[in-house]
Parts: sequence; structure tokens; C-alpha cells
Amino acid sequence: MSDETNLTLHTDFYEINMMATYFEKNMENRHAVFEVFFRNLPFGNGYAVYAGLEHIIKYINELNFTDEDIDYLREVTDYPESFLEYLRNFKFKGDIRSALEGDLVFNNEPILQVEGTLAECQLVETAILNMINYQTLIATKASRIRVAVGDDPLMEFGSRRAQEVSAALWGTRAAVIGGFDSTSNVLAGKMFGIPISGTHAHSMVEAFGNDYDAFKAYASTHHDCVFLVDTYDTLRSGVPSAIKVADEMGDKINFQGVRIDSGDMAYMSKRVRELLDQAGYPDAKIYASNDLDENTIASLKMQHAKIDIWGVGTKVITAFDQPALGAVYKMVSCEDENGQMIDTIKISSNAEKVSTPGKKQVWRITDKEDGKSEGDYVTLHDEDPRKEDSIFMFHPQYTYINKTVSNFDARPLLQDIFVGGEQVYKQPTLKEIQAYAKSALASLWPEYKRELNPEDYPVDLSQKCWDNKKKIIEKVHSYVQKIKYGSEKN
Ligand SMILES: Nc1ncnc2c1ncn2[C@@H]1O[C@H](COP(=O)(O)OP(=O)(O)OP(=O)(O)O)[C@@H](O)[C@H]1O
Ligand SMILES: O=P(O)(O)OC[C@H]1O[C@H](OP(=O)(O)OP(=O)(O)O)[C@H](O)[C@@H]1O
Ligand SMILES: O=C(O)c1cccnc1
Repeated sequence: MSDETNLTLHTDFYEINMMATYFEKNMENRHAVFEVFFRNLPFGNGYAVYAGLEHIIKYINELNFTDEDIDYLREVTDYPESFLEYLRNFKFKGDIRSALEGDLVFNNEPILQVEGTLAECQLVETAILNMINYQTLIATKASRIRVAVGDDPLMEFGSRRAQEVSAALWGTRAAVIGGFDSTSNVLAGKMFGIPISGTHAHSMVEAFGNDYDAFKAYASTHHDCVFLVDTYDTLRSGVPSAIKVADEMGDKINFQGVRIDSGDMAYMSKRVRELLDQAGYPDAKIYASNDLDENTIASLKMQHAKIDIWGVGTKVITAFDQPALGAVYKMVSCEDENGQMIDTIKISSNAEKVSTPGKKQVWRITDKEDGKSEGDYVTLHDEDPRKEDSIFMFHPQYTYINKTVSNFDARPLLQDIFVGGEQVYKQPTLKEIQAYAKSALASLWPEYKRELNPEDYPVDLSQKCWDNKKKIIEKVHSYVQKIKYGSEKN
């Protein structure tokens, strides 16, 4: 299975090619810092829910070129034996700092930082981005669905539609971080300790030829029973059959309810509720599924649909309305030939795409009184706003948007995960991560949480970070100007 495979070669060819160049030029051990960030929040949402760290930790701990990996590279590349030998002895000895799973994260701030040799930083780019991009996207979609559902139970049904095995498994885990309660995927349950739940399919009703025989057979082989009532005719056959079986079986089963999977679910759920109540089953729940997402659920809630438990598959596991988060991995600082760390930048004609140089920290600023978020404050790594009485927060592009914040708490978002290649962070349980995400959401003002047109959450640069960025942009501009006018040759 994909998750048991050593993922060391799960990297883009160009990463190992760059490692080879660094190795040949004796640059492989130069010190470097890279940071992960994304430029736009997904789904038009006001926040993203960070996920992917558990898989990254597993990947980094297992990073190791096996003999077969080396043989494969020897066969398909022209790498010299000396470089292959270097890879054979390669170990990740760097530092990784990261937001914690369940943290709310925002656009244009570092959410993970890798510091180490140039070679090791380069190698891990692809896998780290792969894991963060997918899982953060799914956790965020799941969180939107959780917000729409309120406190009702929410089941993940997506494995059959996921983009292959690994996405089903890790996506389910990400959905739980975002707020799902259980999964239909048994392996995900086993791997991650997620409660498994489910009902039965239309095929079982078809196999027995009618609702009653199918439900009766299921009831005689299971204690907990939820019957799928829409195979032939929900109101005339499905629900009456479910009630008949529940009456006949009495205490021998735990009649949990019925699932509807088609038709107008507002109308249908109300009628089904009436039938169940009239038959003396007011505690039997109505489960609903069928291409649900935060929009259909919000609409069904508005229509006062009598749905108690929600099953969501395709739309959550494929992040249906946005296929990628677009997180990137950028070098922010690198040692030069004199052993000096030089902050680096990627320039773009689009001001928003210019990277922010320097090794940084993100501080979550909250009001000391009400615990609510004021915004995120991105500083150079050696700044500590906790030592300040007040901080001046300004928009990095539109600097006239600004405020002075005092009486605040500042919490560093990037925490040590690996130091010198050793894991120093102990992952909480998935349940703890889910609770952490829920409490993080509670500290966010509602205007950042609304699903439609949320306010922009402030992600501001400290003065020092902003000045550093300007200085480096100017340095690059003057270098480019010199090339343009040929003055370098003089
Ligand atoms: N009352 C409702 N308000 C808003 N959306 C609804 C309502 N009832 C159902 N939906 C949603 O409408 C979408 C399409 O339902 P549609 O009626 O086409 O499918 P269906 O009846 O289940 O057909 P099929 O039998 O092919 O599955 C689904 O995403 C479903 O969740
Ligand atoms: O709609 P989703 O959110 O993706 O949830 C998963 C769907 O998978 C099942 O349908 P499917 O037609 O695959 O099988 P079935 O025969 O059990 O209905 C189930 O009935 C849900 O409708
Ligand atoms: O258990 C269920 O009801 C279920 C499982 C997977 C997909 N759809 C429904």
C-alpha cells in the first residue's frame, strides 16, 4: 500500500538534480532556510485549517535512500558514483518548525520552515508541499461543512470518490481535523483511530428484491440498524418496511434510524419524520447523503429539513470546488561563499507574488481581555513582540491600513518539530487535534468565519521584516539594472 512505501524518491527529479550540482560544487552543506506559504485562501474562505504535519513527520523520520533507490538512480541518471554514495549515506539532520495541525493559518505567512543544508532542504520540498497542499485543503473544506452542519453528527463517506488510496486515507484524517466525527473507511479507522460508522447500500435491497426482506435480514445479523429507505419508494415502501422490521424485532435491535439518499431531501425528511413519529419512533434519526456540501446543507437547514445526521463524500474528499491550495516552498535565506547568511527573494512583476525574505516567525496576536484574534504578525526570527507593550500592525501592501495593538498576547505559530534531524515534537492524538482546531475557530471573530465574503484577516509584517524586504528588493533591482546597462563588465 502506498503509505507503507519509503517515500524518499517521492520528490521531483529536479530536486535531486540540484542536489547533484550542489554536491559537485561543494555547496551541499551550505546552510539554508526555506518556508512554505500559500497566497490565497481556498474556497473564498476566511481561514484555512492546517493539516499534513503527521505525514510530514513520518516522511522525514523514514527519509533514507535504500540500495534499490540508489540502483534505480544509477540506471536512469548519469550521476557519478561519488554523488550516489553521498545519497546512500544521506540523513535529514536539519530543523523543521511548523504550525500545529488544527491551527488556523492564513495566506502570505510561513506555515512551515525547513532549515538545514541546502541539499536536504531541497530534497524535501515536493513531499512536504504535496502533504500540506492536499490535507490543508481537505481540512478547510471539512471545516466549512462542519460550520454549516452545526453540532449534528457528520460522517465521512468519500473513499470511493477520492483521488486514489492515499488521498482517501489521509484525506479522511484531514476531514476529521476539520470537524468530521467518523469515517466509513475501515482502514482509516484502524490507521488513525477514527470512529468507523455507516449504514448499507442500495445493492443490499436489490439483492433481496424488496425493502422488507433486506431490512429484516440486516436486523437479524446486526444489533445497530440504519435502513436505507430510498431504493424503490421512500414513503410507500422504504420507511413502512423499516418501521415494520423495527416493530417485529423490538429490543433485539437498536433501531437507530433511516437514511435517505435521493430526491428533495427537505420535503422527504419532513415526511419521513412524520411517519417515524407516528409509528412511535421519535428517537429514530434521519440520516442524509447525496452529493452534500456546505451549500446544500445550509440550504437544507434553512428549509428546516428534519435531518439529524449527515454523510458527506465526494465534495469533501475531492475538495470539489477547488482542486489545489497552491502552497509554495521558497528559499528565504542561504549561506554565501564567505559563510554569511544572505536573505533571498523571489521577485515578480505581481507585487503580491514577491516573496518575503529572511527567516521568520509568525505571531498570533490576541486580545488579552476577550482572547479574540487581532491578526497575525510576521517578524524576522529574532524579534519577540512579547517584549513590547504595543505593536504597530500595518498591511504590507496598503500601509495606510494600520492599527496599534496593546494589551495583547502573542503566540508563536511556528513550533520546533525536528531539531538537528531529531523529532522533538510529540504529536497529540487526532481527537486532541480536532478539539484544538475547534478552540482555534472559537477565538476567531465571526466576520472571518462567515462562509460567504468573509473579511480579510490581517497578516502584517513587522517594521523590521518590511524594511528588510524593501532593502533586498532594492538590492535586486540595482543588480538587474547593472546587467541591463552592461555596467557589470566595466
Ligand atoms: N431540498 C433541497 N434543497 C437543496 N438541495 C437539495 C434538496 N434536496 C436535494 N438536494 C440536493 O440536490 C442535488 C441533486 O439532487 P437530485 O434530485 O438531482 O438527485 P437525486 O434525486 O438523488 O437523483 P439520483 O437518484 O440520480 O441520485 C443533491 O446534491 C442533493 O443533495
Ligand atoms: O454523495 P456523496 O457525498 O459522494 O456520498 C457518498 C455516496 O456514496 C453512496 O452512493 P453510491 O451511489 O456510490 O452507492 P449506493 O449504491 O450505496 O447509493 C452513498 O449513497 C452516497 O450517496
Ligand atoms: O455507510 C454508508 O451509508 C455509506 C458508506 C460509503 C458511502 N456512502 C454511504
